[in-house]
Amino acid sequence: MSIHIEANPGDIAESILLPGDPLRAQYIAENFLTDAVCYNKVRGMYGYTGLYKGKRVSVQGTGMGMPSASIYIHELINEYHVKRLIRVGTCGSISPSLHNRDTILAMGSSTNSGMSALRFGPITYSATADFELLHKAYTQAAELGINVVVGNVFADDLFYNDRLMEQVKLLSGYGVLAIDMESYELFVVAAKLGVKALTILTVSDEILTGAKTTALERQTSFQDMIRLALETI
Ligand SMILES: O=P(O)(O)O[C@H]1O[C@H](CO)[C@@H](O)[C@H]1O
Ligand SMILES: O=c1cc[nH]c(=O)[nH]1
Repeated sequence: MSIHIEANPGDIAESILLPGDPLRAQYIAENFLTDAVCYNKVRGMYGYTGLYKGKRVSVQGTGMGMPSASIYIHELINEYHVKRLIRVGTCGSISPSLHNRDTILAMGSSTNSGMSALRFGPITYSATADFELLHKAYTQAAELGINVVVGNVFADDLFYNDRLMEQVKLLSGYGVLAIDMESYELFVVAAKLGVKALTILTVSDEILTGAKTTALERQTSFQDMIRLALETI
């Protein structure tokens, strides 16, 4: 048992999917895994372990934003010895060619988070995905007939950001595809603790046009991303 996860040693698989939304964790367990057992309900941040095509996989909600995600990622790796982590999240696209429900493989992530300065001081650390997981996801996507776009994303500390459009203009000019709120911290902690991590995102809203998906769609309808993450891990 760790501070925020009530699982016993061995309850959590070495491979794990990480949605921000704990109800997406429940949805994945109920709809994609067999023999799924809930190992965590602390703070309503559901975690499950089950089988996908006969292999043990877990799925754990991480909450919204990097301070919350960081806690779960640290405890999963340090206390439960998780080795492969794939975030399955939603994002706002900032590239005009990316539309709602498109799938992104985050090759790298940038951030405006104060957490970066806390760790690295004046250094700008480039947070990247594990190449093996990225390569596997890319080839699996082709096999599954899922279109993916690979590139840099941006992890924002502020969902309601006064400087959003200014930031979008700047970042899209440098090829950044989309904004989420956890990808950077996942890559940093995985690098620090020597494990493999990838972020797969589905576009839930187009920041440039204002087009949005509904909360129910966000919770349940991102089948391509989930299937791709499970086949990869
Ligand atoms: O859908 P999830 O995985 O929560 O991801 C995105 O959605 C939340 C904001 O609505 C943030 O956590 C952001 O990163
Ligand atoms: O972090 C996020 C997630 C979805 N949409 C956004 O605009 N930001």
